Amino acid sequence: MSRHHNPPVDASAPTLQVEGLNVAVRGGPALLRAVSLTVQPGEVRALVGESGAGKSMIGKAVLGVLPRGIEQASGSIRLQGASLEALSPAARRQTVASVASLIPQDPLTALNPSRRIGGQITDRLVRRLGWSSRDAHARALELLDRVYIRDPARVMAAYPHELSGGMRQRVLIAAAFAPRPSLIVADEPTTALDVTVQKQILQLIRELQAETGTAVLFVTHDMGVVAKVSQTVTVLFDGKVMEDAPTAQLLAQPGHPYTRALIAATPRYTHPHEPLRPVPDELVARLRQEVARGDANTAGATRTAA
Ligand SMILES: Nc1ncnc2c1ncn2[C@@H]1O[C@H](COP(=O)(O)OP(=O)(O)OP(=O)(O)O)[C@@H](O)[C@H]1O
Repeated sequence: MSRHHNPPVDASAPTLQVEGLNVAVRGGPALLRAVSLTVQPGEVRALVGESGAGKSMIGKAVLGVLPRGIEQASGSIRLQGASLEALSPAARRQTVASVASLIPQDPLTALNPSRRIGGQITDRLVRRLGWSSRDAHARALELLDRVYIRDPARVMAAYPHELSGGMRQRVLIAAAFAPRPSLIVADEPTTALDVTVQKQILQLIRELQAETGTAVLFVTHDMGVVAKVSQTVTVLFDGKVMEDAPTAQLLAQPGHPYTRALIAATPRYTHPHEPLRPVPDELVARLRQEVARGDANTAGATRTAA
């Protein structure tokens, strides 16, 4: 199926390159502040931080699905070297669709309850990426089998409510990998699942990633997940990058007090009875002030330059 390869791209370029990304509520507060990060081909980069840090917002900006009223104020997003801001909305959608896939947080809301599973996997392949129905159907069956769904043909004909939460997430993983994307944005893909199922789903994503060499931006609040899945990690607080390092180095020698606090707040399965220390309120308050001051400085610098 060589004709289904992605469009011509700069092979030497990073899969994803975000530079100085500012995202804000229109006429309102900043949600992302000068965020920069890179995902190289085949790299799994974790994006970690507490609730509200803006992790999902980065994924949404990359995929071009920012919520209404929220906009990219400045900065650039490049997918395989193509600058998304330079493209028309239609060309941008097409580029994103052919390069990147999403594994969403909540497998229930991500699937249309009134449509059969098969069509929900093949639609994007056929309508957006120009596959024949036959190839798309075969690919969907192949992927459902690959994510350990026992009777793929039956599941293709089923409706979402006929499947368990874990099965639905397997379906969405199959759908994400089906077009052979170069990048997958996995947005807390295990958070909505039972603990026992979480492990299997994490393992499945790791297997498919290793097998296909797909680059992944893995959004999580859990340092334990960071340790398991990623080679590199970006730590986000209040819309700003606090630290960016190889995962092993970050876990062994966290450079930023916030990273240390996040690690201390994470249960270690090797030390199940260890008391956990939540991220201290004083640290959060101090960092919020610093981040806000940074904004003021940046605004000042822009004014001076202008
Ligand atoms: N539709 C919206 N309108 C305005 N603000 C929003 C909207 N959606 C999210 N936000 C705000 O944007 C910020 C970042 O949200 P985001 O969902 O990216 O955080 P997150 O780090 O992914 O957290 P979580 O783990 O809870 O999903 C938060 O302060 C949130 O309140």
